[in-house]
Amino acid sequence: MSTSYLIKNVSVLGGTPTDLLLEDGVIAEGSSEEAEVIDATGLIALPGLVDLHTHLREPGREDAETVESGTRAAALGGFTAVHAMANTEPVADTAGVVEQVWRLGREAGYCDVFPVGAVTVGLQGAQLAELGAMADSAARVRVFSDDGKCVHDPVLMRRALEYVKAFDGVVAQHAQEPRLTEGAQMNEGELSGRLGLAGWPAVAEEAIIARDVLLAEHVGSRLHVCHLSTAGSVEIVRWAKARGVDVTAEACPHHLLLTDELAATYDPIYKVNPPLRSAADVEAVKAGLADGTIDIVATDHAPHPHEDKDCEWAAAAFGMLGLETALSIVQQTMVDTGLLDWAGVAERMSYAPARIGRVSDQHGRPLEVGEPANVVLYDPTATRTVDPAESASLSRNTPYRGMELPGRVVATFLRGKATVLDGKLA
Ligand SMILES: NC(=O)N[C@@H](CC(=O)O)C(=O)O
Ligand SMILES: [Zn+2]
Ligand SMILES: [Zn+2]
Repeated sequence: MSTSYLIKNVSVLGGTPTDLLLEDGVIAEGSSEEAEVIDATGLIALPGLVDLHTHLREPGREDAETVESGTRAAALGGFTAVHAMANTEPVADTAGVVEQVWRLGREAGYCDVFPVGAVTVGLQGAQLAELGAMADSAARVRVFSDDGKCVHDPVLMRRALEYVKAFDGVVAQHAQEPRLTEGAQMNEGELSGRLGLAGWPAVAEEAIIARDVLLAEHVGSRLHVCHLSTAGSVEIVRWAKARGVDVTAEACPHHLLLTDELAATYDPIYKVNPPLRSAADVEAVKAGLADGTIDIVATDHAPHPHEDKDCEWAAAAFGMLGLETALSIVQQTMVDTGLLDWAGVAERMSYAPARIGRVSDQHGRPLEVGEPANVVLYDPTATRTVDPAESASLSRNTPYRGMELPGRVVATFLRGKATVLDGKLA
C-alpha cells in the first residue's frame, strides 16, 4: 500500500489553514490513523505546477539535461507536469520520438512529461511534420511548436493552425522574424549600440505575433505565443483577445525580473531568446500577466553545458535554467508586489497551462476532495541564496546565482506520492 499523508494546518491558496489528506493518489475526506503527518503551519498549498515550456534535451544532448535530471529539477520547483519542447536531436517530429520522451518521463517518475511535437520536419520550416500521428500516439500530443525557431512561412503556419483543429491541438509559436534578427545578440536599443552587440528589435517579435493572431482568427484556430517579452506584444495580444481571437500567451520568470542592462556585463549567462528587454517592457509584461492578457508563466528552462556558455557573448548559446527558481521569481515580482494573490499564481502556473496543453483531466485541478493529489507545499517566508552547484539540472546556467530569492518548495506530491519532501528529492 502506498503512503498516505495528512497535511495539517496548510493554507490552501493562501486561505484559512485547514488539513489535507492525500490517500490512494487523490485528495481524500476526513482523517486517517495510518497517514504520515506533515505539519504545514505557515505553508501554502498550491496545485502541482504545470510548465508548458521546458527543454529536457533528451534525446541527443544528454550532456546538458536528461528527462530524469530535468524532471528532478521540475519536482524541486513544485512542478507535477512539464511539456518537453521538440528541439531535441533527433527532433521530436514523429510518433516514435514523442513516445520515447513520454516513456522516459514515466520511467523517471518525478513528474508527468507531455512531449511537444514539432510543427515542421526537423524544425526546418519547409514541410509539416506528422502532426496527426503524434496526436494519435501514446504521448497524445496536443501542443506543437518549432520552438527555438519561428514557423516563418505564413502558408505553413496557416496549414498547421488548420490541421491541429482536428484534435483540439494548439500551435505554440516562437515569434521571431528571422530576417530582422540575423546575428542578433541582445535587445535592440541604445545599449546594444553602445556595447557593439547586434540588436534583436521588439518589432521582430511583435510582427510575427500580429500576423499569427490574424491567421488564427482567419482559420478559427487556437494559437499560443511562447515567451512574450515586449510591451508591444502585450498590446497586440490584448487587442486580439478583445477581438475574440483564440490566443493565449506566456511570460517567462526572467522577463519579469531581469533587464537588458545585464548585457553590459558581457556575461553570457544573461543571453537568452527572446532577449532580456528594457525596464519598461518588464513593467508591461508584469501588468499583462496581472490583468490576464498573458495567461501563464512558463519557464523556458533551457539547460546548456558550460562549454556552450563559458565563452564570449557572441559565441554563447541562448537560454537559461528556470524550473527550480520559477515560483520564487513569481513570488518576488508578482505576489510580494501585490500584483497577484496565490489564487492568481495557481491560475497562471497550474490551471491555465493545464487547460492550454489539454491535460486538465489530470493536472491543474482544484485542491478538492476526489481530485488527483498533485500538490505543492510552499514556504513564502523562507529565503535562500541560489547556488548553481545545488541544482538537480545537469547544467549550471542560472542567471540567479548568488541572488537571495524569497520562498522555498517544501514538498511536491504527484498523484499522492511525494517527489520532494523537506525541500529534497524524496
Ligand atoms: N530560450 C532560449 O534562449 N533557448 C531555447 C530555445 C527557445 O526557447 O527559443 C533553447 O532551446 O536553448
Ligand atoms: Zn523559443
Ligand atoms: Zn524554449
